[in-house]
Parts: sequence; C-alpha cells; structure tokens
Amino acid sequence: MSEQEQEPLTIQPAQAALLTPYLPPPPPASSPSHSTNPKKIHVTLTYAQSLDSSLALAPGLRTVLSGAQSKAMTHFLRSRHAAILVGAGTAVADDPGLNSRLSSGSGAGSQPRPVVLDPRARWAVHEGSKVIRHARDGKGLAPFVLVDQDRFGMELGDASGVDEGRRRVLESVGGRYIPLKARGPNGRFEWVDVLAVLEREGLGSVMIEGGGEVINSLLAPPGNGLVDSVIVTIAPTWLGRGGVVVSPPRMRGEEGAHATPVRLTDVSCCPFGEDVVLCGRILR
Ligand SMILES: NC(=O)C1=CN([C@@H]2O[C@H](COP(=O)(O)OP(=O)(O)OC[C@H]3O[C@@H](n4cnc5c(N)ncnc54)[C@H](O)[C@@H]3O)[C@@H](O)[C@H]2O)C=CC1
Ligand SMILES: Nc1nc(O)c(N)c(N[C@@H]2O[C@H](COP(=O)(O)O)[C@@H](O)[C@H]2O)n1
Repeated sequence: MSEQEQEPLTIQPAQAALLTPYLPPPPPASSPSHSTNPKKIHVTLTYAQSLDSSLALAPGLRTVLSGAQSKAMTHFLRSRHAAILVGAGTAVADDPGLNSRLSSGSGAGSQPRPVVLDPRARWAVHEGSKVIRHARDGKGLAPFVLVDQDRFGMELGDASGVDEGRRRVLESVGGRYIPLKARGPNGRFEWVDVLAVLEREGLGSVMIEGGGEVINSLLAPPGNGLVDSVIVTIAPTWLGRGGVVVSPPRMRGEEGAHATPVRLTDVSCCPFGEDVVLCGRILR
C-alpha cells in the first residue's frame, strides 16, 4: 500500500494512554517562547527496528518497517514533541517529511520543528525536498540545520560559507543553518551542546528518530544520561546482514570487569497491529 493510501493516520485512545507516561508534559498554556524553566529539555529516543536490530536494509536505503498502526503511533509522537531530530545520513538517504500526518480525530495539532545534525552541510536541501514542501504548504515546520561553526564560520550568530542556494531555500520557509562548535571526536557535536541549542530556541522536547549513527552515539555514555524515554517499534521481520544496525559501543568496565550493558527499566509493551511497541527508561 502506498504512503498516500495509508494516510491520514489514526491512533486509538488506549494506545495513546500507553504512551502518555513516556511523553513530555504538555507545555503550560502561558509558556514564553524562550523558557526560563531550569528543567532540561525532554528527550525521547524513538525508532523502528527489525528482529535483528536493523533500521534499514543497507546504509542509505529507505526501508519500511512500521505497519499502519505503529506508523500512526510515530506520527502521534511527532505531534507531542516540539522538535524531531535526525542525522544528515537520514536526511540525505530518505528525503524525510518529518511532520505529523495524524488525522485530526486522533488529537493531531502541533507540528514538530525538524532538526538535522549536519556538521559538514552535506544535505542538499532544495525546493522539492519533502520537508520544504510541507513547510511551504503549512503542513509542517521549516528545518533547523546544525553545522560545524569552525567549518562554516560564525558571524553574528549566523552560519556563513554554506551553499547560498540551499540557505535561500531554507530561509524562504523560515528555516535556518545554526552554527555549533563540534567539540566531540571526529568533528561531531556533543549531545549536551545540541540540546542546549534546542533549549535556546525555546524547544522544550525533542524526539530523536535516527539513523544508526545518531542512535548508537546517543545510547552510549554520556549521551544516554540525557535520554528521558525510549520508544522502539519492533517489526516482525529479519532484515539480514549488511543493514544499519542499532548496537551501541560497550561501556568500558573497570580493569578485568565486564562492561555494563545499557538496559531499560520501567518497561511497557503493546502490540500495534503486527508490530510491538516497547517503551522504557534507561536504567541509571
Ligand atoms: N527505522 C527507523 O526508524 C529509521 C531508519 N533510518 C535509516 O537509517 C539510515 C541512516 O543512518 P546512518 O547512515 O547511520 O546516518 P544518520 O542519520 O545517523 O546520520 C549520520 C550523520 O549525522 C551526522 N551526525 C550524527 N551524529 C552527530 C553528532 N553527534 N554530531 C554531529 N553530527 C552528527 C553526521 O553528519 C553523520 O555522518 C537510513 O538508511 C535511514 O533510512 C533513519 C531513521 C529512523
Ligand atoms: N517509525 C518508522 N518506521 C519505519 O518503518 C521507518 N522507515 C521510519 N523511518 C523514519 O521516518 C522517516 C520518514 O519520515 P516521513 O514519513 O518521510 O515523514 C525516515 O527518514 C526515518 O527517520 N520510522
């Protein structure tokens, strides 16, 4: 069935109730756009995987795992977060829409702000990119693209040196390149810095959707200490070897001791059609 035929997407009240304890609290009605609340941004890590922990058949290959019900669940999550974040690999490979297409009867409403981690500005965003079309049509928000501040310069808080055509496309719908110091190894941002940018932009919650590199780095310390909840769709299929796999690096144990695995606690799970959705919090 095509994407168009499956939509609009709906979710049952009982399914929404299962997810509620893992969602960010709704923002207070009178919240200022730049919150002064000292509590950090709520971070939900969420993705769909196969039984052998794959996100996609191969790097760069958009692969449908979620069935209609769990896809609707993802769009419900999108409507309950202020931002949705993916890595440049996903933006380049998938041309994702990154909006919520939940039907109005299912409590749809707000759209999340798409955020792309793209230190080298390799995502060739253009007029036809889905996320731009959605923003232009009022079906989603324009993306913020986080780029390496040292590579693209910084003038008055604005990134310079990025491709002018791409910048014009982004800005024409209200999006922006945002420069950020890449303090991590291999020219990567530290997660704490990424979240600080989102908070500074007045975004109180983010769902981090993928892909493989983003998820694996967030599940490793210190990133995993910043995650409030994890919601994983498990599809009843094995994608086989060679896929994009979720398998974070092990935490190093003390000399001679085994590494401590990352584990979920406070776990709930529920069938969504033929998929299973597993929710939990990372055990500290
Ligand atoms: N099944 C699912 O739920 C999902 C599947 N996917 C799949 O995952 C695949 C893409 O995964 P990957 O190739 O691993 O790419 P990715 O989406 O994780 O992006 C990796 C890139 O993001 C940037 N990046 C990641 N972490 C960063 C950090 N801390 N600081 C700065 N930049 C950072 C870098 O440019 C890096 O090359 C695609 O095939 C896509 O279809 C993606 C999202 C969800
Ligand atoms: N929940 C979920 N199930 C799947 O089967 C998937 N392949 C994904 N992928 C993620 O969703 C993005 C596509 O979003 P749009 O439908 O275009 O808005 C894709 O880029 C991945 O982040 N997710």
